[in-house]
Amino acid sequence: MATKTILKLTGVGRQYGQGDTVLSILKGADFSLKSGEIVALVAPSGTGKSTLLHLAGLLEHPDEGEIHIDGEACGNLSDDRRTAIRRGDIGFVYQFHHLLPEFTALENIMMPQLIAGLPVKEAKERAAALLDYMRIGHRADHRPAELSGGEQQRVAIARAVANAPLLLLADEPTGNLDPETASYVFDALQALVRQSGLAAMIATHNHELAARMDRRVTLEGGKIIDF
Ligand SMILES: Nc1ncnc2c1ncn2[C@@H]1O[C@H](COP(=O)(O)OP(=O)(O)OP(=O)(O)O)[C@@H](O)[C@H]1O
Repeated sequence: MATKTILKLTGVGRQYGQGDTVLSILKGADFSLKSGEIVALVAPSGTGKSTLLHLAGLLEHPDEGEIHIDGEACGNLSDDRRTAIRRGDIGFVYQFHHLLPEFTALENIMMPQLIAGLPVKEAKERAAALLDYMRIGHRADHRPAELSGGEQQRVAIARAVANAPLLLLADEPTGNLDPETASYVFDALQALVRQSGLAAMIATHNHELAARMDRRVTLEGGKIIDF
């Protein structure tokens, strides 16, 4: 599979507050991530990991600089186009699974595909295949409350990649899990990323998991640096 740059940040700045209380989170930050690459984002609490993921996921606008997703400059795009990129090209996983409680695991994974306009049969087949891939096919008809924490996160990961995104952004995806389950869920996530060739950025406080990713970056002085 030929690699290409999926996420690119050029001179990105982001600050919160005004006047004397300005908090500069990112300042002239450059970064790029290729397809098939998994990068760990490891930085102390409050330094801007979530902010960076929100910017990369087009959930926030930078104050300076430009973000390209798959070669497309996103700064001046319409809200509709940004939403289309978010839905079609980007998958999100959070620390808490955010699954819809009244729907089954299978239905939760079908949902983004149905929103994207896929026929029910196709969405169902892909959801079932993803559940099997994550080794929780036997949990397809269970609601989130009936699943363990590790199973919930595996469903959330399957849902995030259901629309075959180019970029997966994960904010502490194993933060709520015990070390053994975290390791298992991370293995599943990594296998999925490898198999689909997508680019992934995973914020984590877990140095052991970070060591297993292709690259590690941190935030220092508003810049994104490899370490
Ligand atoms: N909307 C906002 N308005 C004002 N300040 C904000 C806003 N969002 C984040 N911040 C501040 O920006 C800083 C970075 O926040 P962020 O959530 O990105 O950090 P983080 O590295 O993800 O932290 P953690 O590891 O604790 O989740 C924090 O000091 C936070 O209080």
